[in-house]
Amino acid sequence: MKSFWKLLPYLKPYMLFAILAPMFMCIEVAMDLLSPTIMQHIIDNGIANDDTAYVIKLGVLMLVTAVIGLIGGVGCTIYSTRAAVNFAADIRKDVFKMTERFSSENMDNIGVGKLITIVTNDITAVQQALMMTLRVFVRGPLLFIGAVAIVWFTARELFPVLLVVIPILMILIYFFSYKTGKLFAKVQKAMDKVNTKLQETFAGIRVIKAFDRQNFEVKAFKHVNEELTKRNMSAEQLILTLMPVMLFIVNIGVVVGMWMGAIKVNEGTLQVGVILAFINYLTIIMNGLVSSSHVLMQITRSFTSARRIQQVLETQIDITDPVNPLSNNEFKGEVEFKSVYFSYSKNGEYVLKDISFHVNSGETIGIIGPTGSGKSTLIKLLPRLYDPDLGEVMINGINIKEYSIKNLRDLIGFVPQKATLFAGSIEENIRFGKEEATIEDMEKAANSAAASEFINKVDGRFGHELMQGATNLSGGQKQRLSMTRAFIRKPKILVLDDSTSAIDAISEVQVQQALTHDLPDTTVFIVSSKVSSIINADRILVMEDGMIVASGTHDELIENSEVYRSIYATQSGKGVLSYE
Ligand SMILES: Nc1ncnc2c1ncn2[C@@H]1O[C@H](COP(=O)(O)OP(=O)(O)OP(=O)(O)O)[C@@H](O)[C@H]1O
Repeated sequence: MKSFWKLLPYLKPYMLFAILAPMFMCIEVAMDLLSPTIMQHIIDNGIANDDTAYVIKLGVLMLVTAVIGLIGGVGCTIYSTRAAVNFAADIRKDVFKMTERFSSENMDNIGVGKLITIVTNDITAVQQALMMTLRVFVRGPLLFIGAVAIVWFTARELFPVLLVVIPILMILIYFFSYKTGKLFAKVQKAMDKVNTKLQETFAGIRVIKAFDRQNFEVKAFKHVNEELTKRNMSAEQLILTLMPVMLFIVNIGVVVGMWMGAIKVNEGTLQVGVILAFINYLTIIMNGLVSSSHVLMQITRSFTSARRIQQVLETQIDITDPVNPLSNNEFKGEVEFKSVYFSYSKNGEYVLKDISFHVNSGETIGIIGPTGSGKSTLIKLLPRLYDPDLGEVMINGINIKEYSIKNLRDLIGFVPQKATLFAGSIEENIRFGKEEATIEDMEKAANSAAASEFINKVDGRFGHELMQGATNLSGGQKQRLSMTRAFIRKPKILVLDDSTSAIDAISEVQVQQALTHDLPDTTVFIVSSKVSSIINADRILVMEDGMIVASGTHDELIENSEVYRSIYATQSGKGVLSYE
């Protein structure tokens, strides 16, 4: 509930709409409440006395009431929709903005599937709750209070019926609202699982096909979908059972009311029109309570959604700018790791242990080691995708936490293991690295990344459109473009995370030569599982089990490192080399 209140400031810009909507609704309610009384007068004073002129006069009045009620209803719909839809759009915008600020750890913690459910389902649930609150929450209680008051003043003889029926209806509503609130929390969780599965399947559709795992995936999806269906079914069934149960209670009330009324009519203390009006008001009371209960249920349901939205909006961003960031424009690429420890789960095993090394500006460092040894994790600490648990990462002798994140990341060209490109032209993708790049800059960077050849071949060259996920490029072309995007920044530090795995040996040499020639002052980190990619590095760090177990040039490592020797031997097809 607190989470829902916390979202209400988003309504502030649309306050006028939020005030006008219930005001229009009041007009509709007043007209609805007037109708049965007018009808009662038509029956008891007009029809009973054969007074046609009176009947026509009140008939016209009823018509006017209906038209005014209609205006009230339409006005309320227009303004409540405007308020709720804009309210939701602003929340969606902020949730999206927040996710853009998320650190990798924040993202890992919440999960993409849940985020998608939040942006789609949860925000819509909150929007619905607000819309219903503005429309029905006013209508329900007003109809209820108005009808009870009118029965008190005009049909007091039948009032005891209300004293029994209303508490029973209220208990029912409370019970159903409580139960559905719990069930809808389970629906949201099941929805997260469906979204996570969908997202994973769509992203990996090619792998699924290549391994002929469609049937397996269909079964896995069926499982999560069935769970969602089951949960939805229980929740919806419970909501829909409420109405017939309440109608049953009201009908008993109507029968008792008619029976009591008939006795009073026989005694001559009550007119027939009053009984008819009472039945109408009883239905109005029930409708008022049912609509209020629906809003209550929607609101209860939206509390879970609001909590999840708040979870995103209030996420503690764990990688933030320092209070007084250093403004250093004279960056060089000197890097030092000082006794760095890091673990993904904060109380789990360290993935990096006691990492210490120093790199001079302009040096090329190769990082090699068995799979899972922590190579990618190590270089992810440089642009602060993650922060170390212990120790320090320094650039130019200063802890990188003291630079503004923008300043720091502007320094670094990062080519990730998996080339991530966006739908749009090749040019737009390269400009991602440097907004103000000229065509000459792009041509030069593409040349260095051995991407010119394929760019010159495709339709429209730099204007060539990439599909979502760049599925119309080969793996090697994606990697070349991803490198072009990093090279164009002329970064002080360049990180290549296994980014030449899909590139042929000749092109790889071409890229390495271009790096030396075009970016002579840049410090380059090359993470690779291939010795050929790092063999010419000034220094190679050999990693095993999260630690640097050796470092040196290729020749030194062949001499001194058992691990490096065995990697080299496996790749040169000579088995385990012995240098003794
Ligand atoms: N986001 C993550 N959350 C939790 N654990 C992770 C995450 N990323 C990596 N790991 C774990 O950290 C360890 C080191 O992973 P890392 O990707 O750094 O290895 P690597 O040496 O680059 O491997 P590879 O050569 O296969 O790319 C592995 O055990 C891996 O399972």
